Amino acid sequence: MSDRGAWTWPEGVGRHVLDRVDSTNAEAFRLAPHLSGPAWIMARRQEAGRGRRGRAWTDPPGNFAATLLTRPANGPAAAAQLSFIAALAVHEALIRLCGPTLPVALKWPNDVLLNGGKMSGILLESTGSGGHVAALAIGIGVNLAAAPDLGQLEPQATRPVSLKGETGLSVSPDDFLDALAAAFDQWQRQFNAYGFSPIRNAWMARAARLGETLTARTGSSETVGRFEGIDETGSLILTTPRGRQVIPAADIYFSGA
Ligand SMILES: O=C(O)CCCC[C@@H]1SC[C@@H]2NC(=O)N[C@@H]21
Repeated sequence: MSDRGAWTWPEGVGRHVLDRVDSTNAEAFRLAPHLSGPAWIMARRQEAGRGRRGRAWTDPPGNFAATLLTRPANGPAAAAQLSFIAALAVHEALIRLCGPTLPVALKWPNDVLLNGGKMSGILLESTGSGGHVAALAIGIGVNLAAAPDLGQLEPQATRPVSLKGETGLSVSPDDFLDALAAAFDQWQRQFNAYGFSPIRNAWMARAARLGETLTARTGSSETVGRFEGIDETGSLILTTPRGRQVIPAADIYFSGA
């Protein structure tokens, strides 16, 4: 079913595994001054995980929590595109570990869904100023073992799921880190060589609900439209009664999810 253990750790990339931490993103920034190159920081227990838009991210034991600390050379736009690489890498690691029929899909901007429920979230945080990204933390949480309680979530949030709960399959965080680091490295090489175009194509090929109607919400403003895909910067494209809308940042909601 899987080729667990069949990949090698990417050359020149650090690997730090901690028993316990507040947030792997916070730890990545604490470590940053001491790191000479990119590094993955994984924690077996994360006690104050951070989610997008200031939300908390809760990690039941056995779930995956890790951050890739990197220093992208090409500024904030390219840094943001790394979040699509991260989502593709999570998708690929899951397929490699669990087999090609695993029903995983991507939800803009960078969630990974299993059976239509949210199994993984990604949070990018950076330091730097004036268009210069000094350090970028790509934080990745994957519900390998258990989904958080519904009570901890906003009412319209996509139903949280876990790999174990949906499929019965067990994958350890350590095995997942090895698969993820290798997959991320491969997608990043594609990006470095050919730019965002192959990343965009690969992301669209794995996107959930392409062509369906969705709602994009930013603060108090809502846009409802047909999901056409993402543009060359990673922005969401919707066709609405007012025409084509390009949305750089929002939370999206599927009807009936
Ligand atoms: O809201 C989301 O969907 C993003 C969740 C990101 C969670 C991960 S877990 C590892 C890393 N450390 C954090 O504190 N957050 C990210």
